[in-house]
Amino acid sequence: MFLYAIIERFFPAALRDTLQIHTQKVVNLLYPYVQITFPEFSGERLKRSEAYTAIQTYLSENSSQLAKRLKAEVVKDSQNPLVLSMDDDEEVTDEFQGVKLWWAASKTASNPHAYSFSYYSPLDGKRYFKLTFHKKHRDLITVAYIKHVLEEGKEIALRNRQRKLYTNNPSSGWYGYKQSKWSHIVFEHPATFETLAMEQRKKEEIINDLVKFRNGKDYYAKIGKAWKRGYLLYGPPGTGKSTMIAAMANFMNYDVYDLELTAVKDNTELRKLLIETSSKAIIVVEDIDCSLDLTGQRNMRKERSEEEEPKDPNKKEEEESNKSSKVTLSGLLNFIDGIWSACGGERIIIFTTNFVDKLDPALIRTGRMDKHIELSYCRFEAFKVLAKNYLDVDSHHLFPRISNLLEVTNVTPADVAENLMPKCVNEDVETCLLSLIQALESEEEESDDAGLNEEKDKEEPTQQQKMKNNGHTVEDVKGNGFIHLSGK
Ligand SMILES: Nc1ncnc2c1ncn2[C@@H]1O[C@H](COP(=O)(O)OP(=O)(O)OP(=O)(O)O)[C@@H](O)[C@H]1O
Ligand SMILES: [Mg+2]
Repeated sequence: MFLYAIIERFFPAALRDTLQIHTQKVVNLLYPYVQITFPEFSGERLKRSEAYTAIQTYLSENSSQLAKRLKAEVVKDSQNPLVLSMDDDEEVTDEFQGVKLWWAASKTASNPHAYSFSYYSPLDGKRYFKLTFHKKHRDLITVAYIKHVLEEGKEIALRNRQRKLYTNNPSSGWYGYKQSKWSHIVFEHPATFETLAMEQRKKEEIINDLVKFRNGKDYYAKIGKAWKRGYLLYGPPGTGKSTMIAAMANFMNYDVYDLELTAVKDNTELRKLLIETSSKAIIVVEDIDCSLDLTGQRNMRKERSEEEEPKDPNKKEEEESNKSSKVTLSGLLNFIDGIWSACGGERIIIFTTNFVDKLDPALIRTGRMDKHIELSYCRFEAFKVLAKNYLDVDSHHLFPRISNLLEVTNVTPADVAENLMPKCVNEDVETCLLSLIQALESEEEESDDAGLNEEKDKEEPTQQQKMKNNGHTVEDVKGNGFIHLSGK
């Protein structure tokens, strides 16, 4: 560079260009290194270069340990908003497949007189990263290493990002000032697979399935399938379907798109919404059976109820607004396998329902909903997880009694959890467990009564026969389960 300065200063303009070319040739001969620069802004629109950002992220993982002078930047939407990267004129080394290379952060000299459209100060020179390596490794670096850095940088940014929970806006708001199809808030659900109450074996099966999916990029490419997986979660209310979705999102480090189908006007809108989802996302349709008239049975039921019941004006309004959604079963199926496949990147789709039998088999067949997961009533193994979560106990002398009761009652994990929550500040473990036992016992009694009632119903013709015979009425006394015969 010193040579160029001398040429600039002492030689006439006519000679300068020729001299500079020859000097460069000599330098190239003596200097066996190749340099590549990555400017921060590229193109006419002064857009921040994706490569620069990825390199910065990649280097911030290593350079924050190696560089002596660091620069702190507040990065939006990151889990850790303060990111440390190497300061201007700092240099760090990196190694790739045994080859050593150097990264330097630099800044061109600023030109205070230049007029700039950039909202960055014109006094601030243009930043760039400079990569230096020996020319004999040119192929390795330009092909494999740079690709590795860019991919790794993006991966780190995704890992460190603040995850979001998106909900779809009604299409009437799409064309307004904001034009956004999805609204989002920060996703901060604390559920994890450790805190999820369910059989350990089942839990491990789901975790393994997720891990296989996450690592399956090449596999999916090889078999020619879109990198997506569908889960159907079904079970009674309060058994942990929504909790499991949160646990899955936390485990996979994915964003969640909560798709409210009743707010989607038609199949075209559904497609537009989908296209705007990002990679590494879970798309959730909760209570799929209630979202739309997607099943034959549902249509039939509705028609029947229309014939039978006089319309409540409020209900009518609600139904009318539901009717305004024209998303069809085939639209939804296309959404799952057609358009969906066109979107690159890993995506999981989850449907939840309380009534799996009501769903159209086409919607949940393997390939669309690859894995069907039943979430069921709380048994002892699941209870132990809740006891650990809520009371921090692994064992207790009341556990065997609870285990027996859980075998004969159908209570949801949500009910168990509610009973395990201390009702006042000083409530101890024993009191909480006793309150659960009490709740389970009354549930057991109720189900016994219900069982008895059912049997009574079956026997009813004989009782009625008896009644006819001797002129008595039959009365079921709820609570003790006795059948009274009382005179008229
Ligand atoms: N399996 C579970 N493990 C841990 N907590 C659970 C579990 N099931 C339910 N809970 C607790 O009960 C509450 C309700 O559970 P959740 O919302 O996940 O049920 P759901 O199956 O989605 O119900 P719904 O069908 O009504 O949507 C949760 O906030 C959680 O605290
Ligand atoms: Mg739910």
